[in-house]
Amino acid sequence: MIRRKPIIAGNWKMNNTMEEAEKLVAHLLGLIEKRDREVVICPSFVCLSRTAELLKDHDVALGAQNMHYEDNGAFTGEVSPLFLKEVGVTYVILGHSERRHIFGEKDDLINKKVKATLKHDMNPIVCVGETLEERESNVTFEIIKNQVYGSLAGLEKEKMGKLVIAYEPVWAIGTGKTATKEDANEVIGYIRKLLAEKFGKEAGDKTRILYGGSVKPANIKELMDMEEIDGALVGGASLKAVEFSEIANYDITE
Ligand SMILES: O=C[C@H](O)COP(=O)(O)O
Repeated sequence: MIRRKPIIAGNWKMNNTMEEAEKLVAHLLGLIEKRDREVVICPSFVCLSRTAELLKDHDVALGAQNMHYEDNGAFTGEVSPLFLKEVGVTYVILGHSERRHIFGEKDDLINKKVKATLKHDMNPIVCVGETLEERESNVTFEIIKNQVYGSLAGLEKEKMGKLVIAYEPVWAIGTGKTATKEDANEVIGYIRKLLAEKFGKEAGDKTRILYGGSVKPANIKELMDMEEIDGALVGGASLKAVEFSEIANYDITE
């Protein structure tokens, strides 16, 4: 079995004022125990700078929830990779289903953002996942293939080491419905196969692929015990220090 360093990432989405963020981070830092995995928190853009100060000297990485692909220019309301680098961001969530479905982001746009993230030496967390309608129509694998190949088109093999993928079935996000561990493992295994076909065996073997969708302290361990699953992208449960720390501190089965 190939061991990849697990990642537990918390996506706060559009939650937490500065004051709430400060309290949450302070509480969380006192609870995180394990050092054999990466823990990432992704606050709003507004809270990044303050969160970076609080995380200084702690083993928790800072992530952003989106990014523009240009360094600067007339892009009102957008955030440049340079701004993120400057405050210490090392992970950037891209193509989250809420960006795809609420804000209309398509794979070609996500692809530009992925390339910009890598150009600036940050780790993209590229999200893919099917809707309930797509799953029920038995087109999950086709959808995943299009999203993976579309959002990763033209990536240089040498940069694949920084890539992280998150498989998030849209129907499992914020609904309390988790994909079964077997289903999640199967789709993630399929993503690994796609990576190997396109970018070589090493990319398939080494890329960390996370599961996201109603991850909780009660289901993290069974998900992490699956061979293909390398971590979790956590939404709702990342807003509570105790819950998120219990997820981040899950026990690894040797
Ligand atoms: O980015 C996180 C995912 O959308 C999962 O959210 P959730 O844990 O609230 O289902």
